[in-house]
Amino acid sequence: MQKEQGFIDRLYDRVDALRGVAAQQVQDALTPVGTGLQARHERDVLVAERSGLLAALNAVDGSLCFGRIDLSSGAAHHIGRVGIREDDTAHTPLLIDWRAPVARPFYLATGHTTMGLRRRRHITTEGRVVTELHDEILDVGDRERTGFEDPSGDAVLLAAVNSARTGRMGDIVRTIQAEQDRIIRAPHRGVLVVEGGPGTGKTAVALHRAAFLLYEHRELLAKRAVLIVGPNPAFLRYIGEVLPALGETGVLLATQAELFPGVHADGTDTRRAAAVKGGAAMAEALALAVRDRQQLPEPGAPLVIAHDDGDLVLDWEIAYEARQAARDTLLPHNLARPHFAFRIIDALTSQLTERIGADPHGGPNFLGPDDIAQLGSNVAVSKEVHSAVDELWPPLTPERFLSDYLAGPLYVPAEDAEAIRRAPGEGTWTPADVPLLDEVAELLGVDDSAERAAAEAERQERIAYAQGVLELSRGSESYEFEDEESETLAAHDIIDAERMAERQEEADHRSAAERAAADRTWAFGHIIVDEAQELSPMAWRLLMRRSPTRAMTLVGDPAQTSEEAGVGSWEKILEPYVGDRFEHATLKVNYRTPAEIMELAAGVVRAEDPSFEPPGSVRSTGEVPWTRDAGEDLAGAVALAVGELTPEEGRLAVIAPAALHEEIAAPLEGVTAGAEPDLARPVVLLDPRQAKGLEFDHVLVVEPARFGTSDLYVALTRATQRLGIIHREKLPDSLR
Ligand SMILES: Nc1ncnc2c1ncn2[C@@H]1O[C@H](COP(=O)(O)OP(=O)(O)OP(=O)(O)O)[C@@H](O)[C@H]1O
Repeated sequence: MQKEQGFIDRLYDRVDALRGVAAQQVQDALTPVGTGLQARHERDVLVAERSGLLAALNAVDGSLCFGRIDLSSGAAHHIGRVGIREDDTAHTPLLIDWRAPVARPFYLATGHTTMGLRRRRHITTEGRVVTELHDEILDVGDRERTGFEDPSGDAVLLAAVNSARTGRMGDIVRTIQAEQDRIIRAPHRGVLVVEGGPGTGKTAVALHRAAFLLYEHRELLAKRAVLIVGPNPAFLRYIGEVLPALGETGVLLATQAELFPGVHADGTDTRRAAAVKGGAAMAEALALAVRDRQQLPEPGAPLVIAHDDGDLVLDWEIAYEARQAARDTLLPHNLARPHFAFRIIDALTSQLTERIGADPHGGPNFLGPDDIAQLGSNVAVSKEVHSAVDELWPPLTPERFLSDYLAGPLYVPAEDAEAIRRAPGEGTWTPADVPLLDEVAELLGVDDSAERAAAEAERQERIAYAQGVLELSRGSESYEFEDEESETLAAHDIIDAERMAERQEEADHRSAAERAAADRTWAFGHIIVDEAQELSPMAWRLLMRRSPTRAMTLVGDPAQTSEEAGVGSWEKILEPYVGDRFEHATLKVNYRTPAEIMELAAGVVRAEDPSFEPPGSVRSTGEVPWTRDAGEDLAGAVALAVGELTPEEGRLAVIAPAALHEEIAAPLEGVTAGAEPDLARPVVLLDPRQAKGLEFDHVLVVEPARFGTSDLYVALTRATQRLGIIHREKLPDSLR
């Protein structure tokens, strides 16, 4: 123990020194010296790097080193959350990053396959003090004993799974299991599906995989960012501290609702509406609706456009041909629009040319090319012509289009249309609208030619200004430096007008994750989807657009799919995007739910699917789940049970249908509930959907008869210790 303490002391001395150096470097770099573009860029990179290092060192301070491996060769390595090197010329490793290949035997070696290890040691620290050591002897021939042997080899794991919950997910870096390690370190390219029952560590594995990928492909992923998609904001907050604790911050965590920049989708749909909006048929319906906005005048009822050179007649034929030509470009609506406008202007100009220059005797047209060009430009700048074009082929924004669409013809079967119809201006955007907005944005495209032209004009203006400044400095040169042999460089010696103009532009200091969050068309370096079974076909279309390289990790459990959600099998989800080219891994051990609770929960699914096989629990607690009839006073019975169950340390969740929340919450003091409950509070009231992905020491499930099968399965599998069930209505058969 003393020896390990000596090592830990030495480690922290080094960390403190590194911290000091990094802080000084940031300080120095922020003091302006050079002003050149290059110098500024280098400074920004240095500040970002050192600040990142500082943040990482601060974040991992708690339990920086947690393991040690002793090799049969005599070498030994300490393993920790980040890598630290000695201050010597060889930069000798002092602490090995858990993600480095050298650290891998710490997670994988067994007595059977020792991977060259003699001993694996788990080091437990509190702050900077070593409190416990647990050794596993892997080489049976090794006679050396330390006095810290843990014959079962799982004391540290069991302590972790039994520890009181805090309302925030912790990392599992000390106790990653072999089946999890293989998933965490799987290659970055391609689609990897990770399936597993409740509590098998899917979320934990997904987050550690993000940390691993950021380590392994630092350069690529720092540029392209990693996106982690989770089911709801409470879940994202629950997992939000895991990556920072592993020293990684360059990740964007988002729910589906947040994936259309500029739109705040906090409305709610009925389950039926969400299901319709998520259905694959919406892609076709929206495409039809967009085409429907490309109109023609009625045959025989042309648009007559007042014009200085004589009225213009925009009839069905002209519009039809123009529309055909524009559609033939296969460009999105807004980008095809200039083609439509061009054809219309061309046809109307020909109409004028015919009318004005026609030779009544049938000879060639009197007008020369210059006259025709003049007529053409008059038509092209005519406001009236442009409003006619707008009427037939309007410029559209996704938001405007979708709100019109939801009010108008929906191109889906009547019953579905009724479920999603919404009067214009009524309601707010919902999470299920987000993939629709994204789909529409693709169909419409952004005609940013005007903005690009404006940006270019601004750039030219800056160049002209810079040119002026340089001229002035040249002019003054002869005066100022006339008689002097000066070493001083004039501005124009080192810089030309264009570079000087660039320097005036503000550099973009945002991280890749921040830029990605603001850019609908961002292509992420890797996308991780948690609770992936929940995503609708339309949401998959959105995500696949954000991942052109298809580097994705999809994590989910089909048995936990909400009734109205999901696509079915992974094959069906992925077929349109990658065919059958995806890897599939399964996690089989449940680290959360004790065997007693799991048995009860599995019975609920088995009632529907007798072949259902739940994951095996890593432990049993002897605590059998109980059920209690509340009689008339449901709220009173819940309050009583909450009093009995609330742990001294740790958290309790009451999981009840939303319709009962008001009644239940009334007598509960200090309970947290609502759309975004504070999970760090001792007692949390949730509906089953909110409970998805979360866990608590104890759980009280209320009125289970009102839950669907999968919601009930989710609710029953949230506890790490004890489960109680309270009911006023009849219990479902599967729980009796
Ligand atoms: N190797 C491990 N060591 C210690 N704890 C672990 C390990 N793997 C998983 N756990 C713990 O088990 C619990 C469940 O993990 P997690 O939430 O990742 O499971 P899940 O498969 O996503 O569950 P669900 O599908 O029910 O949401 C967490 O508390 C996690 O920290």
